[in-house]
Amino acid sequence: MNEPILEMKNISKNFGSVIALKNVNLEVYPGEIRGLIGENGSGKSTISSIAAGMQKASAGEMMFKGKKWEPSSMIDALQNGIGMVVQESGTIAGVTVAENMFLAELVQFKNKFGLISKNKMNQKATEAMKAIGVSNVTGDMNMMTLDFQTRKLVEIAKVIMKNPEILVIDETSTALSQDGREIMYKLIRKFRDNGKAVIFISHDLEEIMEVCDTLTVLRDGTLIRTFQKEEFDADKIRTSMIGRELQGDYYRSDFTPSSQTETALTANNLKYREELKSVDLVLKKGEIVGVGGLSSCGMHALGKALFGGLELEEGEVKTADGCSITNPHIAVNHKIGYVSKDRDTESLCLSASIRDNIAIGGMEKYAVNNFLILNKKESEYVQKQIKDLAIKCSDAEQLTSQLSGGNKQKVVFGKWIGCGSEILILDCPTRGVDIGVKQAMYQLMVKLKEEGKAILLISEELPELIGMSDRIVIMKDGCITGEFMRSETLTDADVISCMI
Ligand SMILES: Nc1ncnc2c1ncn2[C@@H]1O[C@H](COP(=O)(O)OP(=O)(O)OP(=O)(O)O)[C@@H](O)[C@H]1O
Repeated sequence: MNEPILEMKNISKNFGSVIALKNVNLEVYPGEIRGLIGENGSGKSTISSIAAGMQKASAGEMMFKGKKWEPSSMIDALQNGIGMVVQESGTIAGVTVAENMFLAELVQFKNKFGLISKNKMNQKATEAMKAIGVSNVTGDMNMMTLDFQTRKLVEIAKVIMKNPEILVIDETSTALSQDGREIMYKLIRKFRDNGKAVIFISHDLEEIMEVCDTLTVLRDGTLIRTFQKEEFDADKIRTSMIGRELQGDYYRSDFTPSSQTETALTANNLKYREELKSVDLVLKKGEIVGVGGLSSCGMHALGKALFGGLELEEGEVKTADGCSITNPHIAVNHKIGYVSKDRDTESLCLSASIRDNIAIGGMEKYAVNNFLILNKKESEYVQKQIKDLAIKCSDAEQLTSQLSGGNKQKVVFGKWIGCGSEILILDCPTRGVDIGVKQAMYQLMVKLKEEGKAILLISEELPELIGMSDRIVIMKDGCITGEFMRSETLTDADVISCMI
């Protein structure tokens, strides 16, 4: 076999008392797509971000192309051959696509008078987007006007532009719709075919088995095993990830659609820019309605609109008691919970503790007359969510920013599930969550449905939509283009036909 392009030897990493990595040895070879998989908090982001210069190991050493590798920063690593697309948003809102791409390198666009040529910079950014296969984004666009997927694609283009030898992609697929994923897969394969290497992190076992040549499993900061392609076996990989066999059903085991007739929420003629064009929807109590579609189909806008988070041009969202939901405050007062796809900016306060993030949603459950907060009761409430969702943390006071991606997602889920919402709008709720917790979340959704709660499940994952929904609504270009009732014979192909 050829020489490794990257060698990580006995890498350990501690954050205070938290041990994120213990003596990990990882070798990556040229022409290899290496998958990293493991439960939330198992150390995948930590090990890859050490290779990509984002943080330093507490112990151990690295070699890159046969030389000692000690990048001083992410930029240093990128300039010298290792680039990483991070899990959450790695872009800055409020500035343009071009400024995001060239923030640390504006000097190259200075003209002889010392002024930055914005035209040149914009043009180069537009070219970088085109180079990864995105032709509808130009360098002069403001990041704030772009959706979550497109912002991710800007990040990918920014890294690819530097032509690194190793590309690290940390749990990015779940931020992308099918079309965005195809762009990413194409790029990854091109890397391999050009003799470069890719480290690909995903919780989607099917995807990772399809995309990767080799697969390394991490558990609790320890490297458990590396599987070669011919050894890939979903059950074996799962067992090695969680240290035991996964028991019970993953998705719902019944195939009977809900027969509930009592309305929970009605949306009439919703209009919002190009994203919602006269959308009507009725959500019944005790029903899980799945919403799917390609990127920019309008499904994420629909979720926001139902929570009162959009200034609609026309139309109305009403609860069963006739209240018009015109802002999130009214929504919360009417027991509507909302998990946004854009977790770090819209669903969490990263600079606050886990306790504060969870407790804020559940005051009604532990405060006397919604006013007097009893510390003991609040703690019990928070601890219950931490335990039920197996949130990996040192304690409830830990800052949310210090949690791994999937554990942040569990905090958001816990905040809305725990507080007794009657209507739940869940936009990609299992994004970045490991299979064990995903299963627990699905079971919780079924329980809530059986209790009569109404759930709108917006998802990019077709198996999740088909596996969990009583009814699936498909959107395209801001309109509803298809509706399917739960059935054992429903296939991906049926649903996809309405998306494209
Ligand atoms: N800045 C930090 N401060 C304290 N603890 C941290 C910090 N960053 C990571 N950790 C902890 O290190 C452990 C490993 O986290 P890491 O993000 O590498 O996990 P992961 O496998 O990528 O998880 P996920 O699948 O949820 O993204 C976790 O317990 C996490 O809480």
